[in-house]
Amino acid sequence: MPRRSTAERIDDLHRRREQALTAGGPRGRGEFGARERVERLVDKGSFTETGLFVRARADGSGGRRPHGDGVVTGFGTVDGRRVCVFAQDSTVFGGSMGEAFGEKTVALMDLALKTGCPVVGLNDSGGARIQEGVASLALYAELVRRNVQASGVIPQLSVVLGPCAGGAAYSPAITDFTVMVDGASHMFVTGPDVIEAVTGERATAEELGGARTSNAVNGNAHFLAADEEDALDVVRELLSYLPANNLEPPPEYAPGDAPAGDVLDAVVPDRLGQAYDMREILRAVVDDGELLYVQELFAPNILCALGRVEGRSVGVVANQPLHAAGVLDIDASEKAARFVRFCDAFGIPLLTFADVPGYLSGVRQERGGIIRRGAKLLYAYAEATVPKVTVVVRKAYGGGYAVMGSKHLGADINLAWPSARIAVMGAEGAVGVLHRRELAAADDPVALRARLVAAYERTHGTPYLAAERGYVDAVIAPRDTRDHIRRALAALRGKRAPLPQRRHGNIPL
Ligand SMILES: CCC(=O)SCCNC(=O)CCNC(=O)[C@H](O)C(C)(C)COP(=O)(O)OP(=O)(O)OC[C@H]1O[C@@H](n2cnc3c(N)ncnc32)[C@H](O)[C@@H]1OP(=O)(O)O
Repeated sequence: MPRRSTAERIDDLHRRREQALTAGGPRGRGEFGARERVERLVDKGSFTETGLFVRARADGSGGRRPHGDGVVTGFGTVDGRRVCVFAQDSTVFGGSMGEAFGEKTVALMDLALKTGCPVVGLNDSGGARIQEGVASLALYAELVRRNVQASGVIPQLSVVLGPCAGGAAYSPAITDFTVMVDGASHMFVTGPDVIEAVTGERATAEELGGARTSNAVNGNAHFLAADEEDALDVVRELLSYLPANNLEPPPEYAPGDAPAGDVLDAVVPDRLGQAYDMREILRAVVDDGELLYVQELFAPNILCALGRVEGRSVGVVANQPLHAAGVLDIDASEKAARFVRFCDAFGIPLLTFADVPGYLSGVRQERGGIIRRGAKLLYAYAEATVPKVTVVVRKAYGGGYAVMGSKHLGADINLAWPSARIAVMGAEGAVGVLHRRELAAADDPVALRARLVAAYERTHGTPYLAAERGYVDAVIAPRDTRDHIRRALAALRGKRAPLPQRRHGNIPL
């Protein structure tokens, strides 16, 4: 047989590439195919695919060996910054993970780790590829091992664009943030049919692990997108706040506009029990009033958001008095703890705004493990070494004071508004405990209670006892908050906080 010329070989390459690019079926499950999703995410023309000719072993998937094996992998840029991307292709074995598929994904993770760039996973998968048995299971474990090695080293973002079933759900669970599309994405370990067979319970896929369930009920997801385009927008926005890796600083932008601060003087109502929207305060502190809220629908009694002050990323944690008076319950503690740890891992300074009546009391919370699970937030703040600036806005009672970025957990600059009340508990509760006998014996217990409450408020219902001890560095006018934060962050830019050497801590899980 005559040897082929170079030109023939190049023609052959083009033919093979063409075949490989159309290896799957004609149509995916979602709005766009896997390659189109990638192209829509990255800067135009920047994507370089890896492993296009990879195929399953001959004895793998029942003789069907499409090129690419059902996952598109490669690298490109988003807003000019490098990213590694994989996109599962639902037209090939339902996006399920076979051995070659897994090896490609793992190789991409290795590349991202070696080069220190974020990984974005576009998930749309039926889980372990049944025909490939244990090889598929092995690759799930390999992938999760890479996710863990990469955790805190490079940002890992997951987008769920269709089903994410069985083993496929574990990798997103370990990544930093998960975005899901309303009405289109599902995440569960076992689907409705298996659950009904095993436990007799009936639930739709949407109820089990739809985008709303995952965002609002179980907290598995962090962002709810309206459609696929919106989901990719969230990823781009998220990346704009994050460094490429833990050794680089977050990107810096031109300082945004300073919102008008004078509105802050009137945000906190005179009546202690009256709610207000903490988001008004946050908007007046960050550049251009812009924040990207994380897990907005989950545990709304605490707010976690990314924003910027003078062009530099900050992570904001704040009690939200609009929901359950901003109390710390199990969900709020876990939500904020994970966010604090994320910010700390990637060198993003933390701003904390406290208006907290304490940890939530109640049988359900105690039996649900609020001691162990609430302690995660204590642990997260105490271990965080990034610059930490705290503003006590109103209540900072009991354990709530200690945990919400107090000086004693290592905050660097602590500020308080004149409306702050830093105490073991609120006046009503304290008077009831301290003066029970006097109140029981009083001719006019209502009048006595009012006098005792007023006296407690005068001494304990202020920020000044804490300020006397230096637990609060300054009591400030609300309108000056952004200015104080700006100065504090500038002063803390060179912060060094070495930790003792150890293998790792043992956060209560
Ligand atoms: C680590 C342990 C695990 O991961 S155990 C979990 C194993 N996976 C599962 O139980 C999920 C099985 N698949 C499903 O429930 C459905 O296919 C889901 C994912 C919900 C998608 O449904 P739908 O969009 O209607 O697609 P479909 O069922 O028509 O499937 C399209 C083609 O993909 C295939 N497929 C699907 N899942 C797998 C899988 N895990 N392994 C191998 N192939 C899979 C289907 O057979 C179907 O193939 P074909 O087009 O008929 O040739």
